[in-house]
Amino acid sequence: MSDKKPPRQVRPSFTDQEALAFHSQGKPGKLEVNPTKPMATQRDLSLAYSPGVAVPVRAIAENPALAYTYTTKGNMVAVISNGTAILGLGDLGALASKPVMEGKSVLFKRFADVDSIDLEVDTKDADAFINAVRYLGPSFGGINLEDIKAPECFIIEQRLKELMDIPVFHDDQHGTAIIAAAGLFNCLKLTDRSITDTKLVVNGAGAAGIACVELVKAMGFAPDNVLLCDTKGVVYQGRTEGMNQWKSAHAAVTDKRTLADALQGADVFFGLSAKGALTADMVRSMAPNPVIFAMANPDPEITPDEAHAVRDDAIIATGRSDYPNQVNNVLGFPYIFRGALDVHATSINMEMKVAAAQALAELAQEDVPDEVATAYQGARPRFGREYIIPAPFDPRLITRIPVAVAKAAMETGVARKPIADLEAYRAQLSARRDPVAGTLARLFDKVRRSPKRVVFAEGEEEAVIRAAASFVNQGLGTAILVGREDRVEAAAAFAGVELREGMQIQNARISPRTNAYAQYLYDRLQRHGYLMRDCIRLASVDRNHFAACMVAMGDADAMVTGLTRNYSIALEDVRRVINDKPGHCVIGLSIAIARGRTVLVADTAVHDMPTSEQLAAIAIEAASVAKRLGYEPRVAMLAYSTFGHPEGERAERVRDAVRILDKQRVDFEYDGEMGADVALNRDAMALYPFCRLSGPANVLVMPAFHSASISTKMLQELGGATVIGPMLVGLDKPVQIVPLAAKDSDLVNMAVLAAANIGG
Ligand SMILES: NC(=O)C1=CN([C@@H]2O[C@H](COP(=O)(O)OP(=O)(O)OC[C@H]3O[C@@H](n4cnc5c(N)ncnc54)[C@H](OP(=O)(O)O)[C@@H]3O)[C@@H](O)[C@H]2O)C=CC1
Ligand SMILES: CC(=O)C(=O)O
Ligand SMILES: [Mg+2]
Repeated sequence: MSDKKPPRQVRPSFTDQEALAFHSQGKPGKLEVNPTKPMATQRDLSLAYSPGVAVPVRAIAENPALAYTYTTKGNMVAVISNGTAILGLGDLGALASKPVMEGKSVLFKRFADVDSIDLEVDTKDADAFINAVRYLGPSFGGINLEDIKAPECFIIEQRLKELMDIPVFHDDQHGTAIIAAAGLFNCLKLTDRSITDTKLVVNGAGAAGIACVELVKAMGFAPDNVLLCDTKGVVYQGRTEGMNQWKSAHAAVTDKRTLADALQGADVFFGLSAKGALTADMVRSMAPNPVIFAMANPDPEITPDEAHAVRDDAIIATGRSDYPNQVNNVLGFPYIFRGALDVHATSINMEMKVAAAQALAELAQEDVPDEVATAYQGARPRFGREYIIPAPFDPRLITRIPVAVAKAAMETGVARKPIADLEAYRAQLSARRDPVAGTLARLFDKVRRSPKRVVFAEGEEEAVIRAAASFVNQGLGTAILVGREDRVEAAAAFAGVELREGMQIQNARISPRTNAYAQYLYDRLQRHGYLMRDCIRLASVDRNHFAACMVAMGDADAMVTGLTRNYSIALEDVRRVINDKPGHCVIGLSIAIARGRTVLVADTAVHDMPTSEQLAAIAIEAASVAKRLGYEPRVAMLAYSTFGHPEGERAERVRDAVRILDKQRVDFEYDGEMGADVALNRDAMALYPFCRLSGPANVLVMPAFHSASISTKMLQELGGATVIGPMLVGLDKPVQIVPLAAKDSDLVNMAVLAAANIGG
């Protein structure tokens, strides 16, 4: 134990303004509804709506199980709240809970491909709430209750479970309990404790606290070793103040009255209460190797830094993502519902919860594959004090938890559609995972672990200043803003951004490095028509040249530009200063994400009319970045024609590129030439059984710049795709160029791609 370490200051990784802008940008909120069937022709309409729709209507009326076949029911979960316990913020009402509920819906989709809609029910009356929800069963495959305070949440959940034939799951109770139990059992193992003598104190006798107590007791904790506390202190037998039947069920025979009393010599603390509820003195009084889960959100009962300052033998977890050991129900609800939905479960029972907790605990004990290694802070995580539970972006969660839950559902008779082949099910689950979100998160983590100096060439622009501030606030490194001090300061003031530590201004006109940069440029450009005075002008006046020189000469690690100058001009500026990587081909690669599917598109920036050799080189560069991003590349060499039809000069060039790849014996899947429909649509590809791609392509090599640029922009504008990039690949130093209309968040993403050197 030590009293010496001062608590580190926790820096928020974003400002309030950024959080508001995130939610208001583009379409307000975080969700939208998209049709999954074509609605283009009269025939489509008559099938989708009257009269065609009458056919499934009759079929479902005759056999209700067919609702899972003909409607969205089987993959649709409602996230329902009345806003009476929003995170740890308290009762702020149904409407104010909507951002959290939309967030939960988005997490369902992102992590487990479950479609979800949020419903905010504006009543605090349990009966009224039950009545509002009980009749919604036909619409959904499951009901996820969220942020409803105790004790009403117990009545509501119990009653809805009785009334409805689909899973009703109060996430704050069971989701939290499952994750906390998984983490706890791993901590017992790490600290060599036995389940029967470990003393647990749970602070917070609400939804989450009571459910945690119930689950750990069901899993083997001795009731006498569990003390529950709330705002009135210990819940003891005979207490009358602030009691209810759910607290009474766990009232202990004890003479301890306060949380401080309860924690004397306790092994484990679970905080499901409020910010700051655990003091340093209380932590000091706990048993050796104390386990502290401070799970209140958004601010924990005690920060890990504060707890470690008094006890360096403690294992600490919080509900937050910015510390190791995030014990948060996000690790559970998407996957638990995935498993329950896939067997058409009627409920989520105790066995399914225990199975989920065990699967989660076991996953943390396993060796982490390379693919996952970078998802964690620090070096490759190994089961231990700083890694008691997998991180939310762990791609193995989607294949493990649902299988465990579905299996338990089948074994306990609540599965209406049992799965015969669980291995095949596991394979299907992995296809639901899209690596991009995880990859971006991993890249952010990678940079956070090894922060970089990124030079933002257009430092006088408001969006750039906001991005630079966000980059620094997120602990990603130092942001160097190129610009005149007075202009940068004025733009920062206008943007409401404080130029804080970690943000530096470099004025090219007066920088002591400008002469060295001019000399560097002169050495490179003297035989390309540039005089020394031209180079002095480039270095002292042109922000792209100055910033690129900083990177070339080691004064910065990476560069971002592009907001004020066309892509091709910015690229020319940069290539005047920085070489291509030897043996590589400089290309632009865009990541297009649409309808949960991601494709990489190349070359979206550099080669106007690539030759066959260049197309082959583009394919090789794109495939190697795809691998770095976590994909097994399946490269389609696109054209207007498919395997020889129709004939034409451009298609012939693409065919030649495929022959070149054949000769080079590259180590990834590729084929072509083919149309985009054949590349992306399994049925269209099936017409060509000789096609060497094992599934729809995830890397599209376009025949020329125009088709690459036009198709990605159309995807973005008409298809609602999110397009990241073009990402510059193949330069000797990391530089990224954003499109002219980039927002601050695009700039931060590109700064991270540059800092992580993903294009190198
Ligand atoms: N990490 C995670 O995944 C999750 C974390 N949580 C967090 O747990 C907390 C509680 O949520 P939930 O159970 O849904 O809310 P509830 O409103 O149902 O329960 C809150 C409980 O906390 C108690 N409490 C509040 N302040 C204190 C305090 N200072 N000291 C002791 N007890 C206190 C209340 O006591 P009383 O009964 O006397 O009023 C009540 O028992 C929130 O901070 C929430 O963010 C919740 C779910 C998931
Ligand atoms: C994480 C969560 O659900 C909560 O804090 O309420
Ligand atoms: Mg919650």
